[in-house]
Amino acid sequence: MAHAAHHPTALSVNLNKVALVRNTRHLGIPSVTRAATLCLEAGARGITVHPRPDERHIRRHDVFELAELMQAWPDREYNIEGNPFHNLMDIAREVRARGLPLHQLTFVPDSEGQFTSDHGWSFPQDAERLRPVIAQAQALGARVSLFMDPEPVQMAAARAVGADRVELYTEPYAAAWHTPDCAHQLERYRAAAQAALEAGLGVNAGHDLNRENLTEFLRTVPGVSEVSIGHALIADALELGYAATVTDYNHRIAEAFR
Ligand SMILES: CC(=O)[C@@H](O)[C@H](O)COP(=O)(O)O
Ligand SMILES: NCC(=O)COP(=O)(O)O
Repeated sequence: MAHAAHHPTALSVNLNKVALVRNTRHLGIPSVTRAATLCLEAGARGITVHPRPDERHIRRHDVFELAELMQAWPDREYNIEGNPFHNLMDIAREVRARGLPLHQLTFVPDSEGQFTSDHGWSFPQDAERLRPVIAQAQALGARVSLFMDPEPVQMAAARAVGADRVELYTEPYAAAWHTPDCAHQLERYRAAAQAALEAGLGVNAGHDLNRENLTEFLRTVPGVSEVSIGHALIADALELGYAATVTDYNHRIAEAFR
């Protein structure tokens, strides 16, 4: 079996955009499961999908097919993202009812038709409705990560409702890359991650990370356990192929820790 790249931050490849292209014909190509296999063989530590209610890309059957595939990769992780008040928990319960692996659920407060994810949960407003569904997800055996804006003051509240991790929404950093605002944004994420770690949370990160902005982020922001990357990585794979792309992203991660 191919070995996962081992450095402090795991690379989880989000396959939404493979499914998006696949859905434009009734031919089943590009294959989502083949993309997962090639990424895992190249050293990706996990696979992420976001089965949105409108099934614009990842469809319900993709989730179960990937879960079946992940059985052959016991040292890798499967992360399913979504809004727990829409379709996510029903999908998670079905994955577990089939006895299939599910390592992490990432709760994202997206509306059903939202263009893309663009904000995190808010406390105290979301606390009471999140608490029970976090417990339900953990009872399924999944780690729960809350998609959050990089606000240090929100981290203790995320922990208080039972979350295991937060995923820092990184679009504002990505948008500031190579602008005068970049240092300020990096400091926001550094402080938010520090606050999360001090609250007893694990730290994930994602959204618009790419080959150029990844290393600096991981050099600056402490304790990032996982980055989930999809859009830019799949765009790169259209040029370089999955294996070379995953290898390159893992090199960029490793560079942050040299
Ligand atoms: C939560 C997040 O930032 C992404 O993982 C999300 O999956 C992106 O969704 P689209 O691929 O539909 O833009
Ligand atoms: N949680 C972020 C993710 O899975 C992928 O986001 P993006 O790289 O497609 O922006």
